[in-house]
Amino acid sequence: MTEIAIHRRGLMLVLSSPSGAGKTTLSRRLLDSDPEIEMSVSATTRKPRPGEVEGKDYFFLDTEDFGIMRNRGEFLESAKVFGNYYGTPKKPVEDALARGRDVLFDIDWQGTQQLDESAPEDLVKVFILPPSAQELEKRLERRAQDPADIVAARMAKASDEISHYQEYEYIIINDDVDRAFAELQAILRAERLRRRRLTGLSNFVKQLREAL
Ligand SMILES: Nc1ncnc2c1ncn2[C@@H]1O[C@H](COP(=O)(O)OP(=O)(O)OP(=O)(O)O)[C@@H](O)[C@H]1O
Ligand SMILES: Nc1nc2c(ncn2[C@@H]2O[C@H](COP(=O)(O)O)[C@@H](O)[C@H]2O)c(=O)[nH]1
Repeated sequence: MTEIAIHRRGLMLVLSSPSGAGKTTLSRRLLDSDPEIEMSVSATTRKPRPGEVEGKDYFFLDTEDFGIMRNRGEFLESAKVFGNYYGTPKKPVEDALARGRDVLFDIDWQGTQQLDESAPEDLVKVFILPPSAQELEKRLERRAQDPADIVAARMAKASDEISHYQEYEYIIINDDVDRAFAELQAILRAERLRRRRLTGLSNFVKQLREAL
């Protein structure tokens, strides 16, 4: 059998949503089921939640170290969210893309706008909506990892976050998590087949046509 020399450039899959809509849940499932994608682990000045692991969930930094990294240009994007700083370390993302891997981002709309300016061709933007306001609040409470005042502050910001949904190409309503996950997989599967991501395609088609 002849070898087909078509390869794919890695893509950057962004998930954004109001806090508690399900980005982390969907991200974990995707990472567990898909060996071609890896997570961009953000840096943050937020304190770790119970169970969160340094270097896996976040790189937990103090404000000074975060500022040093930002001033050195070590973030692809960064933003202040709910009173804390968050940023995407540049090098691991660039290394993963260079190895032809896809990278998954759990970031807010401000970070998505910044990535859209620097790498629009590689970006796939998905916004996750909760099925209702009541369900969003229940999820934030049930997660039981943040004190009541933080849950209230996140609920108060949810409407502002949602106002950015039109900046995203895909919308998933995370009512049933299995269905939402299947939709996310379908988006990724289709985006991987985009013509512009396929390197070696024109040579392959040329050879194919010459043989016809
Ligand atoms: N479809 C769903 N049905 C019921 N519960 C869900 C569903 N999806 C996620 N959850 C639960 O909702 C809570 C919040 O989900 P998750 O932590 O994934 O949200 P998030 O968008 O990552 O939030 P944040 O932006 O604050 O990090 C978790 O306890 C999770 O188990
Ligand atoms: N712009 C960025 N936003 C980020 C990044 N990492 C996480 N986030 C967003 O912050 C909020 C809160 O997250 P939480 O873990 O404290 O609940 C959420 O919307 C995340 O998507 C980042 O690197 N840049």
